[in-house]
Amino acid sequence: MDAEAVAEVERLAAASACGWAEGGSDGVEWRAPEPRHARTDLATWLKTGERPACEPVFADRVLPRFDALAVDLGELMEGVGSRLEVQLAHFSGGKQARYRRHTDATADPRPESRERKVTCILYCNSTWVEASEGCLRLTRADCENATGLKARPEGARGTAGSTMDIPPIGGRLLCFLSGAMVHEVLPTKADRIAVTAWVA
Ligand SMILES: O=C(O)CCC(=O)C(=O)O
Ligand SMILES: [Fe+2]
Repeated sequence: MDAEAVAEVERLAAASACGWAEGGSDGVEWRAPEPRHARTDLATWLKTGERPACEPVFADRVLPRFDALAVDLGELMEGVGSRLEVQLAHFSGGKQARYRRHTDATADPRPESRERKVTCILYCNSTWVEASEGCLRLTRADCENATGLKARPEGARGTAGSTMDIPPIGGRLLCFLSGAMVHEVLPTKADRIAVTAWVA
């Protein structure tokens, strides 16, 4: 995604979510997802024709690319690509928002399962620096337990339980298997914006 589009998403999301948190409403249906002890972000669905998905940056640039990505994933992976949910999330730096360890789906490797299969996250933080914090921490789960598939032999890429921190740099797209990857958003010192698509 080009820098201009990323900055526009960031600008719209920050203005709308901060306004909502202060009691205002611009027609965007923000929600504070539960449970709050586990996650402290604000989120809104990006649904075609509704606010804020009807803004040109989402309608013309971001959402068509996620649609195309879902089609590509469907061609690459059996049983993937029939359903797409897209969310805009805002983690407040002032409150050091976070999202504790979780997976996005119950592991079910069967192609016919209705579970979310792939998580695709587009980060929209154009001024992210190390001091902003709020990395996404990935934990390499025990693949055999998490997916029902046979685990790759240890050694090649670290061992089960080892972690990797991904900075939420503007324009970065991250994809992982929704049911297999344990992840958490570490407390953020700067406002942190992401568009997340779950492909089922
Ligand atoms: O924004 C991120 O880096 C991840 C958010 C997340 O884990 C989720 O919404 O399920
Ligand atoms: Fe997640």
